[in-house]
Formats: sequence, structure tokens, C-alpha cells
Amino acid sequence: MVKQTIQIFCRIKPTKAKKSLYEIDCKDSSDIITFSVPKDVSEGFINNKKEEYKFKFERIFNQDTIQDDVFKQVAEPVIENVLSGYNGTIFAYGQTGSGKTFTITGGPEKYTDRGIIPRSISYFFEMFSKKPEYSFTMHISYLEIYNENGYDLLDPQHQVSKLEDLPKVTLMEDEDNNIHLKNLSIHPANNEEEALNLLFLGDTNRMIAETPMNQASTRSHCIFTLHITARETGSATIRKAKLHLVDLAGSERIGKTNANGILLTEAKYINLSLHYLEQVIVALAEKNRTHVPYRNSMMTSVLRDSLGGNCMTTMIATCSIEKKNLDESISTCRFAQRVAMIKNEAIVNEELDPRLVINRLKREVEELKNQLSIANNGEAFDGDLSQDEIEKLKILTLRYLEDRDNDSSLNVGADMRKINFCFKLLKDMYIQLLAKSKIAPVPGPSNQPANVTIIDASHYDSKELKDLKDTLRQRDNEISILVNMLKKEKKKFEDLMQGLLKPPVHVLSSSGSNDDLPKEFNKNHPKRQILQNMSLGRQEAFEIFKRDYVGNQEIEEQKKFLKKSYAEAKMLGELINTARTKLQHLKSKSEQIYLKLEATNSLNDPRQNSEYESTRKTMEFEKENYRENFEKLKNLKTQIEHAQYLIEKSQVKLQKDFEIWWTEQCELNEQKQQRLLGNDQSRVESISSIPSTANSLSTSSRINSSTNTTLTNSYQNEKSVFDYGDSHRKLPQIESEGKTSAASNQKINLTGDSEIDADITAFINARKRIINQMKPKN
Ligand SMILES: Nc1ncnc2c1ncn2[C@@H]1O[C@H](COP(=O)(O)OP(=O)(O)OP(=O)(O)O)[C@@H](O)[C@H]1O
Repeated sequence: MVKQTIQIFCRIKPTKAKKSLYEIDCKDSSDIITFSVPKDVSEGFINNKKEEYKFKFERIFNQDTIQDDVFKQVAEPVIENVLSGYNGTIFAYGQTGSGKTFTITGGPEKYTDRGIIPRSISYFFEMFSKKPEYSFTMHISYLEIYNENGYDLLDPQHQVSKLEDLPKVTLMEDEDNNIHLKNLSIHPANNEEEALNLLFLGDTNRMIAETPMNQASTRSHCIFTLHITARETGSATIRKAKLHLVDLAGSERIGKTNANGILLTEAKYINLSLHYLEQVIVALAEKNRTHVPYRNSMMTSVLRDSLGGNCMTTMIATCSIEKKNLDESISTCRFAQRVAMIKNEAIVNEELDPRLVINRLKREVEELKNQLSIANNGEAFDGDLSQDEIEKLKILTLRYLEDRDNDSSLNVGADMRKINFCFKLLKDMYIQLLAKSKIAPVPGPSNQPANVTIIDASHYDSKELKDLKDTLRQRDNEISILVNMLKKEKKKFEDLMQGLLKPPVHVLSSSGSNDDLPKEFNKNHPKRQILQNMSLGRQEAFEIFKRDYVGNQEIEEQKKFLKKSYAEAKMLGELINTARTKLQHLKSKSEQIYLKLEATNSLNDPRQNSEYESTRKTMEFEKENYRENFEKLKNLKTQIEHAQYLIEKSQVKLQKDFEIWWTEQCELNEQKQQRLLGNDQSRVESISSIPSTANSLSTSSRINSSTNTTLTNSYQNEKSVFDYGDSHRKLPQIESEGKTSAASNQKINLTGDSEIDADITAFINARKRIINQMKPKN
């Protein structure tokens, strides 16, 4: 058992603010941060006399610390322990926007910004490959807790559009007070790519389920769990350990969030669950406290083992050090100091391989049955032994005789007919051998009784013995064929199951007009569904929305990076191929020289073998080149996969933001229409519109006045085109061909494309009909 307090780290988010409000003092065993609170701010503090606040951490990561360093110092030791069978938890705690998600999952822009989760996945698989004497398995689950409800983020069957679409996870407690999560799916990950796909699926589901009212990342807790098993070859024990990587909700105090309505409810839940977390931590820090209130919230129940239980736990306190965030950062650090007092008691989680246990139990049951049978009715078996049984008994007896192990036994069960048969068989053999063979009494080894007679195997020449051996061989063959068949069937079944469970694979989206749709998105993927269901107008609006979308630049940059990486990968691939061909050529050349030298017996003659030596040196050089490029290609592949993942994530976000914006625009339009219907019937009748891109985005609008049908691509920065009241007057107008007021009935040249024009006209007519129906009939 390892007794260890929770390790606490602090990370400062980079800021442009110049004024230095803190100082870090690095010591050998720990670091100390001192916050200097300016007088104006300190007035708002509870303890307003104090102007300096000092906190001690295992390590403090200043603003310029890169992700790799955080991973190495925080996560690597935890992972090493997980591989040895100890449970581990790393959780990030801090106010909204202080860098929790950045630390745990990573930033959306660069490969180097990958957070602890993707780095842990890579590290685990690297470690697996470095320990061939172990067989490892990895399984993954991803839980989100929002308003005290748990949701399974890894449900591949579901198309989610809101959080409630995801399967709900509930807590169950067994009689030993162990917590079980009902409905939380656990997925196998056989390699890094599969594991990253699961992370991507979870993150995508999390993002899709977000609404403007529910910025889940801020207001929910997320627990990504890696379940690892390790078994040393030949060993019957399995080590099982879990690594929880936790991104907690923002820790800011309720008063500061200006929460109201739904937000207030959420804020209450979040603050409550973090408050309960605090209660648990306070209780654990108190020496004589017996009751720890884990059950008060779902989060503390799930993380029960991580807090004061069988786990090695690490906390990262994330801090923003701008003046306005100072009080929150100080309370984050205070919280961390309390956490640091909690002692966990971690044990290696080992258990016997259930398959071996089952086999052993089966054998025991069989033996017990036999004993029982002998005890109850030793002669209970009736009738003669079948030919098959006789053959089997002969084989068993022969194996028994051939087995040189003194402890071996002849086990034929409780059937007295079989036991008698074997005795008879042994006696027959003995008599036959006595008759035919010379028997030499040989002094036995020290552990053998002196009067044991060893029979010389060379005298086993009877026909019966030979037959028995043949039968034995035949049976062995049959068994091995059956075992192979079983293995194949099992593999087929596993493949089938894996195929069913496999999440969508992320690859680079195709270039061209539809470049926002990743090529291999599952056809049921929510994003594809959304795009498929888009009307033409909506697609057009989407294209424009995309053009001006802030995050689009990131996507484009990633694509550029990918393009560059592909070119580099191609080049490396070519270099590798060339090196391989060269190596093959050099190998055959060196073989030829070698043969020649050997034939002339001049292998050791430095004058003769110089060509051989130089060929070998070139070979070594080429091999080194090959290895280097291969390694580079391998790294590049991981970077490419990550970039693809980031692109897709951004694309899903773009799609999601567009949907939110579109819905808002539709609602806005609806309201305007209603208003206009009351104010200006005639004008409303003549207006038809298609929602265009919103505020700050370029706009495509179609305006049809009572005398002119206008179509224009106009750009409005501040106002939506649905703001018809005044804004439509400001829009540039393009002349239409139709001049009559019955615009909807005439053939209008709107876009120049007759099909699209027909669509628009049909839309106008339909709209007009609806408006007419809505008019008060008098
Ligand atoms: N160390 C860092 N280096 C660079 N950028 C960072 C760093 N930490 C945070 N950021 C950036 O700051 C922003 C907010 O960070 P992040 O989303 O991780 O905060 P958070 O604490 O998880 O917030 P929330 O509680 O809302 O989830 C993001 O744009 C992120 O990329």
C-alpha cells in the first residue's frame, strides 16, 4: 500500500496584462507563489488588510510552460503508477477560462497544444510496445455530469443534438459501498488511433450537445477514464487500474456570474457540486472525522476513490492572474492547499485471471463430483464401457506410464468400471512385459523407493503399444484442429463485435466545395445529417457564414499545415522507398563480395576486403537514414492525425454555431414578420426573404418591393437583413425585370439560374399564401 497526499500543481494562464501581480519562488522540493493584491482590489477582499497571499505547490507552471512539460511533470508519473496497477486521477480546478480544458484536453490550434488526454493515450501505447513481456488492454469511457445528471459521451448509436439525447448514466451502490455507473459504455481501444477516435467522438458529442444556454464545457464536469489491464505472460494475475482525467466546471462564485434563469439553476448545481467537493475535502482533511459526505453529489460519488481512497491523485489549479481575476485565483489556490492535506491509500489492484479461475473451479467441481459419486455409490455406473471409452482409457494409461513426473496421476473419474479397466490394463501390460522383456532392477534416485523397478523403454515393441501410440497421435491432431477452429470462430466473433462498436474514423476532409464534410463521416453523423437536410438557401448562407467565421482561419491554417505535412510525408515515403531499394541492392552486393572473398579465402585480408568493408559501411549509413526517416514519418503521421482531428472538431463547431445563428435568425424573422403584419400589411405581402448571415457576417438578401423585385448580395455589418423596418431601405437595389406588383406570379430573373429562381418564386408564393391565411378576415 502506498500512502500519499494529493499532489498539487499550479498553472498560470498566459496573459498580455503587463502589471505583475504575482511572483514565483522555485525551491528544490516545492514552489511558492505570492500574489500581491493592489490596494484598490484588496478593499473588496474579506481580509482586506492582507495584501500578500502565499501558496505552496509541488510545482508551479508559469505562463510560458509548454504542454509537453506539464505532461512530463504531472502526468507521466501517474501513468507509470497506473501501469503498475495503481489507480490515478488528474483533475483541473479553476475559474472559467483559466485553462482547465487547455490543460486536460488541449488547445484547438496546434499539434503542440495537445493536452494531457491525447498525450496520455500516446504514452500508454508507447509503453505497451516497450514491454512485450506483458499483454495490455485499454478501454475508454467518457462521462459528462451536467446539473447533477450523468451522460455517456461515447454512445456511437445516437445522433445527438442536445445533451438529453445522450444515454443517462445513473449511480448504483453495492453492499460493499462500491459505486457503479449504470449505462456508461466502455469501449476497447486496440491502438492509439482507436483511442483518439473515441476522444474525438466524446468531444464532438459534448460540443454538439452544447447550446448557447448550456456552454457545457464551462458548466459541466467531464471525466475521461482509461481502464488499463496488464498481465505478464504466463502469469495468472491481472493488474487492473483506472486513470481518470477530469475537467471540472468553472469554479467562480455564483455572485460574480450574474446568473439568472436557467443559468442560475445551472450555477446553483455547479456551485453546489463544487461546494460538496469542498465539503468532502474539508472532511477528509480533518483527522478525526468519520463521515465524509461523498453521496451529496454525483461528481463526488464518482470520484470517491480519487479523494481519500484507493488512488494516486493529482490536482492542477489553473489561475488567471489579471487584476479582475485575482480573487478567484486566490480562492483556487486556497482550495488547493486544503486538497494537499488529503491522504490517499493506494494499493495495487490485482486479481486472478477470471478464465483461469473458472478453469480451476471447473476442475474442482469435477473432482468433487467424482468424490461424491464414489462416496455415495461407487459402483453406480452400469453397463459395459464403449469402444471409445476404452480407447481413451488406453491413451490415458499410456500417457501416465510415459510421464516421467513422479507426481503425475492417472485420473479417470469416479466410474469404477474405468478404474478397474485401467488396473486390468496395467496388469496385462506388466504380465506381457515380464514375459517378453528383461527387467533390470535399477537403484532409484534418492527420492525413489529402492525396490522400484524401471522398465527399459526399448522393450516397448508390442503391437498394442504401437497402436496405442498411433491413436494418441491421431487424437492429438484432432484436438489441435478443433482448437484452431475454435480460435478462428472466436476471432470472427471479436472482429464482428469490434466492427459494431467502432466509432467513425476521422480523416481529412476532401477539398473542394464540400470541404466542410469529412470524407468518412458516418452517414448517420449529426453533421452530415444537418448538411443533407439543408435547403439550398441555407447552404448558401452557410457558405457565407463560413467565409467570415472567426474559427475558419484556424481550419484553413490546419489545412495548410496538413497540405505541407502530406507533401513532407510523401517526400519521406519516397526517401524511405529509395533507401529500402538501395539497401536491398547493397545487401546483395555485399553478399556477392563476401562469397567471392570466402572462395578466395581472403576475408581477413584488409587489401582484398576493402570493397566489402566500404559496402558494409554504406549499408550502415543507409540503414541509419532509413531508420531516421521512418521515425520522422511515424511522428508526422501522429501529427497529421491530430491535425485532422482538430479540423473536424472546428468544423463541427462551425456547423453548430451556424445552426445556432440560423435558428436565431429564423426566430428574429418570425418576430419581424409578425410585427410587420400588424403594421404594414401591404409591405409585408411584398417582402420575401431568405435568412442571411448574421451580425458581423456578410449577407445575402433578396428583397422584393411592391414595384421592384430586387436581388442583391449586400453586406451589412451591424444589422440583420431581417431588420426590414429601416434597413431594407439602405440596401442597394438591383433592377428587376418584372415591374408589376404581382411579383410572385411573374417569371422573375433573380439569380440567372432558372431552377433556383423557380425555387425562390415558389417560396415567395407559399409565403404569401400563409400570410394571406393569417390575415384577419373581415
Ligand atoms: N496555457 C495556455 N496557453 C495558451 N492558451 C491558453 C492556455 N490556457 C488557456 N488558454 C486559452 O484560454 C482560453 C480558455 O481556456 P480553457 O477553455 O481551457 O479554459 P477553461 O478553464 O477550461 O474554461 P471553462 O471552464 O469555460 O471550460 C482558450 O482559448 C485556451 O486556448
